[in-house]
Amino acid sequence: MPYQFEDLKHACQAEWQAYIEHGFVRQLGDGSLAPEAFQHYLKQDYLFLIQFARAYALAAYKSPTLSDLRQAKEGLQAIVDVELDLHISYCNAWGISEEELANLPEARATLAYTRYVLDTGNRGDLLDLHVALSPCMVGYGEIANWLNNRAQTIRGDSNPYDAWIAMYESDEFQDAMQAEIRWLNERLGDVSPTRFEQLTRVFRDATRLEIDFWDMGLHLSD
Ligand SMILES: Cc1ncc(CO)c(N)n1
Repeated sequence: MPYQFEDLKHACQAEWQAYIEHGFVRQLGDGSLAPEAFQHYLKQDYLFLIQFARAYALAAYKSPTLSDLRQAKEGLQAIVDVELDLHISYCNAWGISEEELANLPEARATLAYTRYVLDTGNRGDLLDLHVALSPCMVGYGEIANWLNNRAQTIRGDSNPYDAWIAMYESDEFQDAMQAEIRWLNERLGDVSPTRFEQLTRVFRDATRLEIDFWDMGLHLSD
C-alpha cells in the first residue's frame, strides 16, 4: 500500500497532538497568553524564518529537476520577499524594532530546530528535507484550523492574537500547506517500509522540536 502524509502523522500521533494542541496555542486562541511570551516567540520566530529561508535555498541545491528547483525558488522568495517583511511589521506593532531583531541571540530551541532541519537536508535528499520542513508548513495551517473549531477560541478585536490566527488560516497559507501535502504524497507513494521508518524518525524529531519551540515561548527560555 502506498504511504501518504497522513501515515507520518498517525505514526507520531502523540507528538503531533502535543504540538498542535500545545498550551501556547490554546492560550493564543483564548487570548490569555502573556504578551511577554508572545513577544519572545515572535523574536525567535524571526530568527527561525531566516534559517527556514536557508533551508529552501538548500532545497534548491538538492533539486534534481527543474520543477523541484522552481518550487524551492518560490519557497525562498515567499519567505524573503513576503513573510519576513510581514513578520518585521508585525513585530513593530508589538513594540519590537528591526534593530532589536537584527541583534537577537538565538534561543537554544531555535538553534536546535533550525540546525536539525538543515542537517537532515544536508545528510539526506530532497524528500528528507521536505519531511523535516513539513511540521512547520502543515502544522501551522492545522493549528489555525484546530483553533477555529475550538469553542474556547476568541476571534476578532477582543483577542490580541487574532491577526496571528488570521495569517495561518489565510488562503495563501492554506494553499501552500495543501501544495506541500500533495508534493509529499506523490513521493511517499513510492517509498519502501524501511525508508518510511527513516522518514518517520525525521518527522517525529521535527515535531518534537516544534513542541520545544512552543515551550521556549511559554517559558521565555533563552
Ligand atoms: C517555529 C515555526 N514553525 C512553523 C512556522 C510556519 O511557517 C513558523 N513561522 N515558525
